[in-house]
Amino acid sequence: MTLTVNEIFFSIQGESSFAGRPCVFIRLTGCNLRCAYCDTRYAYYDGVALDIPDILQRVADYQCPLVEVTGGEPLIQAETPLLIGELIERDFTVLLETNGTQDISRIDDRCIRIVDVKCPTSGEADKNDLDNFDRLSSHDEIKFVIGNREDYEFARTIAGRLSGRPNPVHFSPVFGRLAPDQMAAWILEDRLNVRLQPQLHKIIWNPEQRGV
Ligand SMILES: C[S@@+](CC[C@H](N)C(=O)[O-])C[C@H]1O[C@@H](n2cnc3c(N)ncnc32)[C@H](O)[C@@H]1O
Ligand SMILES: Nc1nc2[nH]cc(C(=O)O)c2c(=O)[nH]1
Ligand code: SF4
Ligand SMILES: [Mg+2]
Repeated sequence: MTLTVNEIFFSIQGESSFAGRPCVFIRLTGCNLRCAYCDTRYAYYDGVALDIPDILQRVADYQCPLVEVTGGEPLIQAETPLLIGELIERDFTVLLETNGTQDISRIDDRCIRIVDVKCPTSGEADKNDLDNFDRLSSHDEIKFVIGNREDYEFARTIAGRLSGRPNPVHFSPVFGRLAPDQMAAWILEDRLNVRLQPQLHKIIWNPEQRGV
């Protein structure tokens, strides 16, 4: 009953509607995708086996009520639903960052599930499980990571179909590839009711730094 863990760290949440809040991150090892822009390739293979009580103790040591389970792709490990359930039982607010290819209904719906819908420049857009849209609770979040105009139009089309559900939909520029002011201009021109969400931690710290 172990999970393979790449890193556990305490930082400022840089993404989602929780951006800006202190948060403990549990980064699980392994991913089923290879997004062209991925900033976390070091999590594809490296990790150590930890059992759930050990992970819970490490998280508790930070004395922070907000926890995010990420990766890699957290939902490819069998024990992840159990870990999230145990965190929720201990009254943590739990965020899950997932790549949109896995069925999110296996996860306790008290967890805030942040579903990334892969766009064309990721090279993985054909892997999206769009049935996840029917599995969302009102507190779950959808994000699009956008690398160019084609990605923007792809995201605009899908976000339009969601017609405001769930609130909010995030549009995040691929760091270093699409300038935030360019995406801002497109959003304003189209009067899109979405949230422009640059990765906050890459503004606070060196964007190459790990563990933040
Ligand atoms: C490293 S992934 C881990 C969780 C999961 N595998 C996923 O893709 O959602 C966390 C988030 O970082 C985003 N991301 C990765 N590389 C990025 C980059 N270069 N610029 C902006 N966002 C990036 C991903 O799209 C995802 O939303
Ligand atoms: N500060 C910070 N916030 C984050 N939010 C989501 C992250 C991720 O890699 O999933 C992340 C991350 O790597 N760092
Ligand atoms: S799904 Fe997430 S972790 Fe996997 S390659 Fe894409 S961005 Fe990286
Ligand atoms: Mg990250």
